[in-house]
Order: sequence, then C-alpha cells, then structure tokens
Amino acid sequence: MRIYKEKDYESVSRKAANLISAQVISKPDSILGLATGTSPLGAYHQLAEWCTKKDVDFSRVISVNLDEYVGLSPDNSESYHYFMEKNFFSKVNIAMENTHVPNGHVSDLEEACKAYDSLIQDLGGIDLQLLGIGSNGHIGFNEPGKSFLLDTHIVQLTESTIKANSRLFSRIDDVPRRAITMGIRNIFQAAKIVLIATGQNKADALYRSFMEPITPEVPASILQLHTNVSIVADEEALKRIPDEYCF
Ligand SMILES: N[C@@H]1[C@@H](O)[C@H](O)[C@@H](COP(=O)(O)O)O[C@@H]1O
Repeated sequence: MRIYKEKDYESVSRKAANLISAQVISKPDSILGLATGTSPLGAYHQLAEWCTKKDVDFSRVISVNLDEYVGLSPDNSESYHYFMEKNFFSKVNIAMENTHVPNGHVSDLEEACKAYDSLIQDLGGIDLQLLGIGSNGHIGFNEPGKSFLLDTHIVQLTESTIKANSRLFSRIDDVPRRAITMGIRNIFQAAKIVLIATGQNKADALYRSFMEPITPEVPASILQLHTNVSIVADEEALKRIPDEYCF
C-alpha cells in the first residue's frame, strides 16, 4: 500500500488523475471502475482537461461504476448516472455505450445485481478501481458489518451515510434508503485500487481503515490485504497517520 500525502484537494486531484492517466496510457482499452462523490470530482475535471488537450485518450476505455441509489431514474439529477454523465462521460471522449452504472431503477433488483456481476466478469475484471471513502469507512455503499464476500447487492443505507449524502439533495427525506453497490469482493478483485480522501472528516476513517486491525466493521480495512493500493489524500485526512507511512 502506498499513501500519497498531498497538500490540498487540488494536488490530490492531480495525483489521482495522473495515476488514472498512467493506467489508460499503458492499456488504452482499460476497464476503469469509477466512483461518484466530491472526492473524485477534481480528478475528473483534471482528466477532462487533459483529454481536451489530447494528453489522454478514453476512446477505448470501458467504465463500470461502483454504485447507484435504488429508485432514482438515470435522468434524475440526484442519481449517480446523472453525476457521471455531467461530470465525466460528457467531458471526455469515452463512448457512451462503453459506460456502465448499476441500475437501481428496475423492478427486479436481484436480477440487476446478477447482471452487473456478469458484466464485470465478461469484461475480464477491473484494471483500476477508483474509490472514495465514507466517514464510517464504507467503500462504494458497503456499509459496516457486512460480509467481505459479497458481490453486487442491495444495501440498506446507514443513518450516518444518509445524513452525509443529504448535502447533495434538497431535503434529507429525498435521500433514498437503499442502494445497489458492487460488493467488497468485486472491489477487491480489481488489479489496482486508487482511493481518494480529503478533509478532516475522513481522518478517522483513514486511521481506522489502514492503521487498525482488518474488520468488516470498517469495510475499507480489507484493502490492507490488497497488493496494489494507492491512497491519495490531503494533509487533513492524513492527520492521524504518521508521516513515516506516507510518500
Ligand atoms: N457511495 C458513495 C461512496 O462511493 C463515496 O465514496 C462516499 C464519500 O463521498 P464523498 O467523496 O463525497 O465524501 O459517498 C457515497 O456514500
């Protein structure tokens, strides 16, 4: 595991964008696992800028997103489909048919989970998975206490996640209570993982995930066992992690 300590959100975003570019340059038909949230947003903006300058090319890339709320249609402005379309897919030269986000707006959610697992398998697995982290240590929407062995599944969101994510909705009551998410197993099977964290409200999550024992109570802690993880974080998020562990 490599922890990159960066000064602020801007340099975190540039570093993460560099790691993603390096992946795409070395394998132009990479399968990228993508994430939503404030954490990857700056990296997406940076990649869009480099793509416009033709410094990185997404024309052969295939993307699979981590998660989506249950019950929101893709054109709902609060859905993760919409977020990805607005902040990344429409800003780079990725082919729309090569982008995939789990579907939480169907009657048969179990079938949607199975279909997503088959899709990832048929693509041959994820080359690089981008992650944020919840303040309770969740990754994707894998909330504390669930098995590390799950593939794509439906989750009941915790109150703390609903509260944290309510900032992106007009009212807390509008935040869906359920989500469809890749499981820890899907994430863990990615060849490389890049986790972005910024701000002091992520400091405890990083400490518990990477400096304390591995436990399903802190879902991101499983990443300690992965052989290719880069954590890109700012000084505030890393304030509980001693400098000797950081690059
Ligand atoms: N499902 C998403 C996660 O994938 C994300 O990592 C987390 C942190 O979001 P942010 O980066 O906005 O802090 O929020 C949501 O719960």
